[in-house]
Amino acid sequence: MSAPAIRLDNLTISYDRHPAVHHLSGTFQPGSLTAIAGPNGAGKSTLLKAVMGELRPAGGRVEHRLQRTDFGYLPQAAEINKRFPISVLDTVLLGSWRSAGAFGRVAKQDTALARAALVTVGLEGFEKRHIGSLSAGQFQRVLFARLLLQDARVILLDEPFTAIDARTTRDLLDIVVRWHGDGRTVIAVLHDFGQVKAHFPETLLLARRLIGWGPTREVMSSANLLRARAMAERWDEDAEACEPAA
Ligand SMILES: Nc1ncnc2c1ncn2[C@@H]1O[C@H](COP(=O)(O)OP(=O)(O)OP(=O)(O)O)[C@@H](O)[C@H]1O
Repeated sequence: MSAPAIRLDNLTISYDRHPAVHHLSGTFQPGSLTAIAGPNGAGKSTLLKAVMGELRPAGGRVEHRLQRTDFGYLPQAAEINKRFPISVLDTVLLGSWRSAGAFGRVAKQDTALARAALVTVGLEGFEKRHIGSLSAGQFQRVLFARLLLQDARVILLDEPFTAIDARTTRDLLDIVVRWHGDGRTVIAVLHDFGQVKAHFPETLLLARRLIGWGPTREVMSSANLLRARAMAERWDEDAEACEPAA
């Protein structure tokens, strides 16, 4: 299971002509495990959405030889409606679109795989529970089970461990490390620098512009973190053009 490289070439992404990510270039190497770090509003979620093709660049390009279906995506918790009337098992089965039969029939094999994924994330016995009745950590485990079933070549995680307790974070980090070991490309937006330094070999530090991208120890230097903070303090939310580089 290896994924091809994903190359960003002078990428700019805007909302209503206001650039959120400016002139970003670099490469996610095949099978790399990368943290995206940076202050609030730095464009991290925006970048993930552009990488998988959900947002179109205002300038530059995202280059890869992947289909939309090669991407597995875990959105920020705030973007998910847990009130949707669906069971835990059916939520996990949403990851099995690839092998679902005609007219949405779910193969027996997929149900078995979904049950196995729930065991892997520590939720055996939760199959019939309504997702609205789950704690934040249990729900995050369900979403990881769905990604396990999806079996994607590139996995994009947006703040996967925010508001999640230490034990659940450890369990889910184990799954991330396993995905990396399989040769998948994994990219995760993270705010916890300790987690970044302990588990992510590569880091892309973003403050709308690229501050650094490469080995985590080099990128997460005090000088770079100060620079990211200083850039965040200068942001003009209403700017319609890219501000000059620092
Ligand atoms: N749908 C949208 N419409 C308009 N502006 C948006 C939209 N989504 C994000 N933005 C703006 O783009 C900028 C970058 O937002 P983004 O969510 O990518 O940042 P982030 O680095 O993920 O932040 P956080 O750490 O707070 O989650 C922010 O100024 C935000 O207000």
